[in-house]
Amino acid sequence: MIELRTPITVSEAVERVMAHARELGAETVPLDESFGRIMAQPLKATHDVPPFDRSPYDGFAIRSEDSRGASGASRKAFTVIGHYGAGAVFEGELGPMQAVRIMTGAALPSNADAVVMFEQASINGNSFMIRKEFAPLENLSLKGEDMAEGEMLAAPGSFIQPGIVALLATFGYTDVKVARRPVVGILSTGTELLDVHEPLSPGKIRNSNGPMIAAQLARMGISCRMYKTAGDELESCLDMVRQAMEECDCLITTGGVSVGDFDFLPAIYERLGAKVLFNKVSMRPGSVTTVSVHSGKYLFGLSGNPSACYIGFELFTRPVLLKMMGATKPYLPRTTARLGETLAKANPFTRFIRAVYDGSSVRSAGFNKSNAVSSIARGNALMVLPGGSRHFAEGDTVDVLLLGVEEGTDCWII
Ligand SMILES: Nc1nc2c(c(=O)[nH]1)N[C@H]1C(S)=C(S)[C@@H](COP(=O)(O)OP(=O)(O)OC[C@H]3O[C@@H](n4cnc5c(N)ncnc54)[C@H](O)[C@@H]3O)O[C@H]1N2
Ligand code: MOO
Ligand SMILES: [Mg+2]
Repeated sequence: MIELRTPITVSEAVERVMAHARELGAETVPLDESFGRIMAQPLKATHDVPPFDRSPYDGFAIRSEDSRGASGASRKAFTVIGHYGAGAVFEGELGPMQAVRIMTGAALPSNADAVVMFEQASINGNSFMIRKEFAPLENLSLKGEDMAEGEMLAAPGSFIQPGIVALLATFGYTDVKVARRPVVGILSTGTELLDVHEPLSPGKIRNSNGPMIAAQLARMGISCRMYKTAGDELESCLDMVRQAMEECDCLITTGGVSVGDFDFLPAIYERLGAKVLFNKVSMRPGSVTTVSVHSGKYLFGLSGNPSACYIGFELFTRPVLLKMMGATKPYLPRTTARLGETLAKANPFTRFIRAVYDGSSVRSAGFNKSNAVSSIARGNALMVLPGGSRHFAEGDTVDVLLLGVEEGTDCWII
């Protein structure tokens, strides 16, 4: 008898799957390997930045009081008593109508409080004239103006993007405590599957899901253990799943999760004694996405259909892996856009359409069935059309989930 499955909403599925994610702990990596990781320690400013008052321009450091009364008609002349660039310091003090010739980034003399840019000075040998007054602190880069000592800059769970790398370097971190990455296995199932190097033969297709998921993981900075493609045979598949579960924190399988005679994943979950969190979601594609947990590890049973597989990963696997790494923003970022075409076909399930988003409008990325590969390649976003009988007209406002961005958002709001 064909099993009847009860669908749950996408939000309910996201909630259920996220509820089981446990953090994996931390490890220390050298700064130059920290990009793309997730912070496992807070980052505070251990000193002011900049650490000293400095010149933001190439010019002359002066005491602003000496500029008082300067105008086009009444120019003020200064004598240059020092000359240095960034990295050097001036030990003395400026006397009345004295200046130092100073370059961008150089520390100011202790009693200088304004900088005259070269363009603002009429230079003549060792002296120069100005034709305007300079206010105290004019043209200065002040100690602590960027970051003040003690300021919290990044909380644990932040994605380490290039700017965070710059902060870590600023404060002298040669090593960084980051979240451990999960060990993720990929097992593609299907007797019809050929490896990439094999020639096509009748009834067979090449395995595109395995390499696709490896790439989806790679764009999150996670590598994978790729298992040998499994045929649709219960005992050998079960053996492979058992072995992979020993070796990985999480196993992603593709295919064999529906109700077909050779769809063996449901039987595998039963034989393992895994707890099935859901096996039907009211979404298209990806309605058969099944997630189960066993011995504290996840089994993501993604659909064999490529678009369903891709979306199941982005909606469920991705946030779980990020939560396992302590990320505070594990969900795909969402925006709204103007629908650039009319999509008449109604569907009772929420649709996630591979789409091209250009910053203001969104259109489907072409052939958009569950078995499509091409629209995954053409799209940069997922258009979300809520289930129901209505059709969507050009100009309507629709939700869009952005793909491939560095850091997501902290709440699921579809
Ligand atoms: N009677 C029903 N039939 C189906 C239902 C249903 O509810 N009742 N659900 C349909 C939906 S929706 C989907 S999605 C698919 C899901 O199928 P499976 O997850 O069991 O996947 P397979 O049967 O193994 O394969 C489906 C399809 O995908 C191709 N495939 C599989 N693996 C790969 C791979 N690694 N690379 C590329 N393509 C792959 C496979 O050849 C099939 O064409 O079930 C519907 N049926
Ligand atoms: O699981 Mo299917 O992808 O809804 O077409
Ligand atoms: Mg099937």
